[in-house]
Amino acid sequence: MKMEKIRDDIEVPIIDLSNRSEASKQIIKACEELGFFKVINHGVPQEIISQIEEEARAFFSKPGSEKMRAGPPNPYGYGCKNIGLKGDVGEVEYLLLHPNSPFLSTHSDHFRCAAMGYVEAVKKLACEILDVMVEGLVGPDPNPKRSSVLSRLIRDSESDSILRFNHYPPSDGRIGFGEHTDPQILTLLRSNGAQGLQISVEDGVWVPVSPHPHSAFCVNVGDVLQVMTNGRFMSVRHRVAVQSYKSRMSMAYFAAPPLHATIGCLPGLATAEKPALFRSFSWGEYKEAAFTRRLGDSRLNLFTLLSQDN
Ligand SMILES: O=C(O)CCC(=O)C(=O)O
Ligand SMILES: [Fe+2]
Repeated sequence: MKMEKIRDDIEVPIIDLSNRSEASKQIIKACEELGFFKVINHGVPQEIISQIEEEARAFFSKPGSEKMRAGPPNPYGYGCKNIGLKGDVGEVEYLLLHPNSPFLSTHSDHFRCAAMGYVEAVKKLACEILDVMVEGLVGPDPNPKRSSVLSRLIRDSESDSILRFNHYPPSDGRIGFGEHTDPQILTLLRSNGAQGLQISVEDGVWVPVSPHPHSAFCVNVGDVLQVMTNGRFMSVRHRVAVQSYKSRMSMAYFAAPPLHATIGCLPGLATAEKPALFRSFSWGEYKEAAFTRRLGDSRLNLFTLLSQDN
């Protein structure tokens, strides 16, 4: 078995979004160094978060047979233990929903209402963070076409974003969700007070991400953002280790482009000194590569330009 080390001397930075220019610098630094950060003063009302958390908790506490009727998750619905189609398993049950209609026919009006309010708020937050990132990367730009180059992909009515609820019942030190990177642009994650999320700062070395402060969202860079920043931002491997005494519930909003969108380096980020690291591709092509492989497989290297290997 591979030796593992836990490092609890590294903290994921907590960034206050109410100070935009400071936040912009801190976000860039965090994305370059860790690929993860937390945001506070993010503008998503606590009421909206509490309502959907309550509905999700109620859903997961239903009898298994009832939840099974909301599955299988292809592409949307309830799943249990099996993650993806390639044989990955975890100590997790989950619900995958489309943000344009984040509910299933079996869900109550309360669930529908709460999920719609939540998606609207996190989508707005994701767009704001992406705009702040662009400002930090290439400077303020009065041309909205350029300053919203990332957020436009999310606002597009055909955006392929996903809302995912994860529930990890207590279990002794087992891995709830195996190590992986998120393929999309950006992930906004909320969790209850249970520990469990860990990020890999180097092979076999894991940094626990505390669920504090409770008001925060945890944000991480996805593979597509690594490509669009020409490797400046890192899409970092992470996993969930389940605790023995407390169940964990998380809600992840994966902000993604439309399937047909062309993904490539942002203008100005590939230079003579640092040429483009990856070839362009469509999100549909990348998604296919991600979902036809195992959870922990790397896929970005399939899109690396060969000249980089020389
Ligand atoms: O449940 C969590 O905290 C993280 C889950 C995760 O990494 C994912 O759904 O991609
Ligand atoms: Fe993830």
